Amino acid sequence: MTATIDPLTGRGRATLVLEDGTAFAGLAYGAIGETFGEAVFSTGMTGYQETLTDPSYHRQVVVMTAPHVGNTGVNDEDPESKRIWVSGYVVRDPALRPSNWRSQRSLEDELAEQGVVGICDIDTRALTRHLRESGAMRVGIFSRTDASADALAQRVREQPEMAGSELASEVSTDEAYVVPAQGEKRFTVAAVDLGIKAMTPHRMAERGIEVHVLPADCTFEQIQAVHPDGVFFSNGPGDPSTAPQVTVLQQVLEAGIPFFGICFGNQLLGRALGFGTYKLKYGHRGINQPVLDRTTNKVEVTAHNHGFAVDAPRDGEPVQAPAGEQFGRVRVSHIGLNDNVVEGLECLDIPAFSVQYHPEAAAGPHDAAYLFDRFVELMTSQKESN
Ligand SMILES: NC(=O)CC[C@H](N)C(=O)O
Repeated sequence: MTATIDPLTGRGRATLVLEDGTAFAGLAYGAIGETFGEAVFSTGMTGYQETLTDPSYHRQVVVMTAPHVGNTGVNDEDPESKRIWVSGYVVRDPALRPSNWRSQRSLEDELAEQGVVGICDIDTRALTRHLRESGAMRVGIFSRTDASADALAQRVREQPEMAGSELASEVSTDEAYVVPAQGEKRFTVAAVDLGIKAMTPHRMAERGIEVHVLPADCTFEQIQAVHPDGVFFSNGPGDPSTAPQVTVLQQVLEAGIPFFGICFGNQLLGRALGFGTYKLKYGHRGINQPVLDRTTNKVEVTAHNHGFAVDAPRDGEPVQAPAGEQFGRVRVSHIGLNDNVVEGLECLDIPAFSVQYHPEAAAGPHDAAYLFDRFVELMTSQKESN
């Protein structure tokens, strides 16, 4: 019988168990207790604060491939939302103390304070390789348990799967709010919050856009009431095939209002146009994913966080939108160069486009920030033609 406290670190023992029964022994990190979610890995070496507070990670347990996490502590400036959303956090080697001029407290204290159960001191590379081979799957982290791995795996298998989960309504704002334009106001945008990250309205505000952030269950009439020059659908957690917002988006497209979508918003544009979405084996999460923009033929390095993707013709040739003639032709405008996954859609006959990745990316890279300028151009030309 091993001691329940590790004598070197003073940490309690903890166990990570995957739904296929694979178990990793580690040490407690963050809050003590147990948690469940979908195990996914992120290859980002910086920006853990932005990752943790991204609402798209709701109900996911994030495994960090970067071996040393917490070095720069936590500050009040970088969060993408008001709280940590990951349901569990897996690191190899937590920093003993933060060291950064912007740090206000330690990452571990923040995790503990927000009740986020984590585990450290496990071989995160072995775990990541397992997820790459077997696919993302449900996981549990348990500190202070005497139960057998088999019994714990059984409890993991009783949890809901990510496929089929509607989660945007759980993370969206309850009340509408406005992010004012910086400098002179040029446009009004209605941004539907499916799990929006703070940096997204910020990137729009920098371009003179007044952003009206609306709850996920808003109606087309509520969008119209804002008198928007453009409509935006944000990133968000869950399976896009369960999202009820597709009908509202179709109304936006039929009204000819310029539309821009990011991540979940891209998947919903795909579905509104009549394409399917499917679950990737283990998804894309990190900040160095190469994407080809077919409009300019430039390759950009981009931030990703998605487990699902749009199923549309990948050769870049325009096709008629399967949902109906009123949506005109559409083409896959951006393609992932690691695995040929659809990373962007562009409508050719109505003013709408979207990307599967994160042009607002904080902590960077910023190669894709031009997409906010494309949204501005789309709204400008629509205004001029009216
Ligand atoms: N960041 C996001 O918007 C993610 C979208 C969706 N939940 C996915 O996993 O693919």
